[in-house]
Amino acid sequence: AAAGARITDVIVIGAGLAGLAAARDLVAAGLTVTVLEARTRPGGRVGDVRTAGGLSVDGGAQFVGPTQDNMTALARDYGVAIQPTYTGGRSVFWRDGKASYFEVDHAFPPELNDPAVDAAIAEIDALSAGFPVGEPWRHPQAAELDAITFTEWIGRRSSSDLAHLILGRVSGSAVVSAPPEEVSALYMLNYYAAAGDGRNPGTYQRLMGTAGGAQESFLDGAVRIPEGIARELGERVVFGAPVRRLRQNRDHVIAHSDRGVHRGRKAIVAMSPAISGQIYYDPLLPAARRRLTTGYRMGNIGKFVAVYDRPWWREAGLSGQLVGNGSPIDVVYESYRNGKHVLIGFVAPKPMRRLDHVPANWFAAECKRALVGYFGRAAANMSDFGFVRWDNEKWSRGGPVAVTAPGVLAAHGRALREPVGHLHWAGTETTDYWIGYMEGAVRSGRRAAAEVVAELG
Ligand SMILES: Cc1cc2nc3c(=O)[nH]c(=O)nc-3n(C[C@H](O)[C@H](O)[C@H](O)COP(=O)(O)OP(=O)(O)OC[C@H]3O[C@@H](n4cnc5c(N)ncnc54)[C@H](O)[C@@H]3O)c2cc1C
Repeated sequence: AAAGARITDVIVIGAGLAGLAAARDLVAAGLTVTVLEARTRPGGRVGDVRTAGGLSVDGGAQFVGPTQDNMTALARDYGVAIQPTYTGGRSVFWRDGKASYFEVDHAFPPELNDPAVDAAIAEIDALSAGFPVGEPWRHPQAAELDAITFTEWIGRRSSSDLAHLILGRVSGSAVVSAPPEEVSALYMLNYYAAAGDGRNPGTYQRLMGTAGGAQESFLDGAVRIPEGIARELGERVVFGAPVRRLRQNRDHVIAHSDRGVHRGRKAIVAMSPAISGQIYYDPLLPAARRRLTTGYRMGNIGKFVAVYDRPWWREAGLSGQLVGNGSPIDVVYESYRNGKHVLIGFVAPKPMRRLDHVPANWFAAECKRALVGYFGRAAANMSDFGFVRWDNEKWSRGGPVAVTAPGVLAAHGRALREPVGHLHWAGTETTDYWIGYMEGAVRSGRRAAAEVVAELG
């Protein structure tokens, strides 16, 4: 092993919620831990950003909901208050430039009922009930479902534009921020099945009802939770320490970071599989793991935050929520932070790609125009705004989650959590329930910590 390397029982790589939850359990089990984090802050895909006017808002993850019990418990442990999302008023369903309206406990306007859509949703729920959650490769039809995209799966049930809009665009792209024609059907069906817990199978409604599981948010920002855990871990967390190289021999893992060399008996790599491939592994990881790593791609997500002094939408009988096929924003939620009301617009995956060629201020102006189109002229009176682009974040490269195209999960999925020597894997992509969510990140970290505790006995 490298001379002068600092030695702990376990090295955790990544101080997102997965890594922090793992470290917390490892410390509670009496093990010594070092957490190496590339960024200069904890939280990863959870983090505050500042608007042009200096307001702190959630730039990444924000909402929690039912069956996300690990997050609720952490909020309690770290004294982070949870506030309900406003559920009064009607939500906007935006289809081809026209608004229709629905109550927030529905997924879309009742007049749009299409028997094929209802049947497909019922099928998703029925599949979820018996799904090998988190191990989609074990599904009896894994090979068939992983040979087609989610768009093809929908197309076999209905050819209507509405079915593709509701099931593909809204429930696929709005949730994972990737176009449904680029995502495997097996991946998406596992994602729905994961929207629950061991007692409550995932349902379409729990994932989509208030679109994206959004029910409640953290009064002072979701990042207060990773900050609380990191503070408690104290000097065990080393910031500004991207791990460049992970070596292992019979007895140890040796992590070469920008803040020195660290040695452990085990390591937990706690990040998206898509990002874990940026590390150089010596010896080479098994072929299945490498194929899996390159098969996962981060979603394309951007958040436009419009700040208002008053929640004028509530006064107009609206919830402030929108879904549909608008552009560049295709999902909107409302929220409240530091005395200000905000509308949070998620930029659809395809317009996000256009950002590579369009100046940011043009794009912000387009986002503003979109909000005015959806909600009326009052939307133009924002006191402040901010725009967060995740695809250019060096240590995330997108969000909210990494997805797979056909041909990855059925063939190589088993490598997702399978330890390689002394290396264990965490990150929301590796969870059973709530893939793509903070809850899933915490669950995955706790599962990886339990694996390590069992091995180090
Ligand atoms: C815009 C947006 C909105 C979202 N909305 C929600 C929501 O409302 N509700 C919800 O529950 N979830 C939401 N999510 C998803 C949620 O943020 C993630 O599921 C969760 O935070 C993932 O946690 P993680 O620990 O698995 O990964 P990450 O948070 O990505 O943590 C990985 C960590 O590893 C670090 N790292 C990477 N490479 C290295 C390296 N080589 N060496 C050292 N460190 C490294 C990274 O800096 C990062 O801190 C959203 C995400 C985004 C981007």
